[in-house]
Amino acid sequence: MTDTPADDMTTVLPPLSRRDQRKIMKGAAVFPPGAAPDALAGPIPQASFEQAIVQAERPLLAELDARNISAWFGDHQVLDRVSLTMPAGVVTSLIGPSGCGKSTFLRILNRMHELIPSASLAGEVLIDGEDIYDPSRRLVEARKAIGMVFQKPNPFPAMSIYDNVLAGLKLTGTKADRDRKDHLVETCLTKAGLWKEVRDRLRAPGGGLSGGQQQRLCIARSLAVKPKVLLMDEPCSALDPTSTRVIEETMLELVDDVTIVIVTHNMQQAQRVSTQCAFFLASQGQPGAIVEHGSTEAMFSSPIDSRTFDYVNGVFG
Ligand SMILES: Nc1ncnc2c1ncn2[C@@H]1O[C@H](COP(=O)(O)OP(=O)(O)OP(=O)(O)O)[C@@H](O)[C@H]1O
Repeated sequence: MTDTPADDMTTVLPPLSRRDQRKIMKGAAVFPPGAAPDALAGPIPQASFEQAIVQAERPLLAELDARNISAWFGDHQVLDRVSLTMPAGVVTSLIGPSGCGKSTFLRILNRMHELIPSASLAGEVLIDGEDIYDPSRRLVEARKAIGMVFQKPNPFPAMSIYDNVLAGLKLTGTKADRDRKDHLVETCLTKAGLWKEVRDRLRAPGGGLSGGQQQRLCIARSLAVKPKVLLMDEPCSALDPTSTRVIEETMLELVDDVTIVIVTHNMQQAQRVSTQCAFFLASQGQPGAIVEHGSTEAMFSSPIDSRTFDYVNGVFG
């Protein structure tokens, strides 16, 4: 049990001023890499490639607002009324010891939690004020607007680099001529920081890339579907320091285009990439909650809660 009264365990991160937010949003949508088409409920809307290109060029700013999120696996409650605003156009990092519910919270943000048979949840997730759990909203819309990159890179290994980038579009049934496909592949690989390394071997299989390159390929695949938000669950934990650095640089480039939420166990990484930070903790078998949140700089230099201080200084966890 945390020392904090239950009512205070829900936290709301005040939105950044517009001046503090990144201004340029150009686009992208995501399919969670690896999500099978049959994991998506309902028919997938058809969109013209022209629409996709226009949308990809259009600035987008999306704020994600989680309100009173509780989560269970069966009767085991793992999150208790977690609220967090993830402002548009910045990186928010989620930190905390293993098992405190960070990944569960992340999966709730794009409706992947409900794919687990025993899983249930309460609360709301608003993207630009609209609840992704509203029964009138389609699951596929949330998945397209809020993409995910996983801990382990998961490109389609036998599929070419070129086709990997376009895999999400194929799932949506979007048609395009060759020139436009070429343009999108180059745009997404460039945004993901991979273009220069693969432009001469786009027909080679995605599985032939290094781990770091595969992760950037997965990011490019996500971007091709034009997400407003990109969720990243320990995206560098399987990578060497050099690849990690490249992915971090990619994140900092991408945040001009897409709101990013990252789960990380790497405190240096949280400080390098994120503007906002939230510290999760599940004390003594209790469900996870946010102990403290705020600017990353303040969380690491002058945390308010002693448990945050201990965690960011490696005393536990
Ligand atoms: N599919 C599942 N079925 C049952 N319980 C689960 C499942 N996934 C997670 N849990 C439980 O939910 C709690 C939170 O797990 P979660 O993976 O969200 O924590 P985490 O903070 O992301 O941990 P880590 O940092 O180790 O990835 C844990 O007690 C975990 O055992």
